[in-house]
Amino acid sequence: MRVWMIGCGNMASAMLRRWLDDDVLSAADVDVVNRADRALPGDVRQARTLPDGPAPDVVVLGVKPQQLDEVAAVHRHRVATAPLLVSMLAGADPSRLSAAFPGPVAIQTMPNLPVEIGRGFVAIHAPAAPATARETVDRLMAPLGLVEWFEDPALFAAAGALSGCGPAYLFRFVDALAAGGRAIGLSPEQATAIALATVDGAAAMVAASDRSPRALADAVASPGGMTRAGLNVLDDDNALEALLERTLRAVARRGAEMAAG
Ligand SMILES: NC(=O)C1=CN([C@@H]2O[C@H](COP(=O)(O)OP(=O)(O)OC[C@H]3O[C@@H](n4cnc5c(N)ncnc54)[C@H](OP(=O)(O)O)[C@@H]3O)[C@@H](O)[C@H]2O)C=CC1
Ligand SMILES: O=C(O)[C@@H]1CCC=N1
Repeated sequence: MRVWMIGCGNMASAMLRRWLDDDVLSAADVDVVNRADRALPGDVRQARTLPDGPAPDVVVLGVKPQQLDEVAAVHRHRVATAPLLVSMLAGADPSRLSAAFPGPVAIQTMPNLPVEIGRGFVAIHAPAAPATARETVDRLMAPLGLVEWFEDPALFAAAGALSGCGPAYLFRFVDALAAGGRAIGLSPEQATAIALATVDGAAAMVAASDRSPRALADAVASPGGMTRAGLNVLDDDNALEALLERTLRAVARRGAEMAAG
């Protein structure tokens, strides 16, 4: 499969790294257009313009949403003969993508950073995509982690809000847990290492368990013990749930604003 990538920053290079690691692509199959040279996985070719020659099987769009029109103005003619445009731009739905890049079948995706290690979640929305396009996209996305197609744009937006932004909240949770550890006397190094090991083990356990996260929390909390004293703080006024509900509502609101253009 040959791929052009327009914009290859944090998110697109995480995908690229996994594609190369999994051999779904080889470096020779990929051409990246970036504004300036940067360190890229597999030392793939990069330039300021798309290469000469026939269009590839897939064009991957990895610029910021606000750069869509500017990038389309420069590249739409070369991209027009490609069969597939796979975008990761938050808020850019297939009709907006097709207006910017007429020609290819437009696929809206919302990946997340853990795709880099094959443990991501990729939400996909492209209700009008024909079966052949879906097969190519599935082949490309399979090594990235869990992949789910959403026909309903509202569900796609909600899933993308949770999965696309979620890693940031988990990273911050690790930080906050470590800060709590420092507050009760651990060194910064100890606190970070222990917080990380605790989150890593707990996440792997809940993923492997047939018990719910809530039941597992109760299994940690011996009656009248230390954990319950802490849970009482997190549960006071439903504090943790309320905080994350507010967080995801803010994400969804911003997503809707971005989708409105
Ligand atoms: N980060 C994440 O976890 C997620 C991001 N996304 C989406 O991914 C997209 C990229 O986000 P992210 O990777 O975080 O951002 P980055 O800024 O890291 O990546 C954007 C890349 O596009 C390049 N670029 C900018 N303008 C042009 C241009 N005119 N021509 C070619 N390349 C250009 C940038 O170059 P330069 O560095 O020179 O500006 C940069 O390498 C966004 O649309 C975002 O919505 C989706 C899901 C998750
Ligand atoms: O913050 C953003 O807008 C992008 C989309 C999801 C994660 N990063």
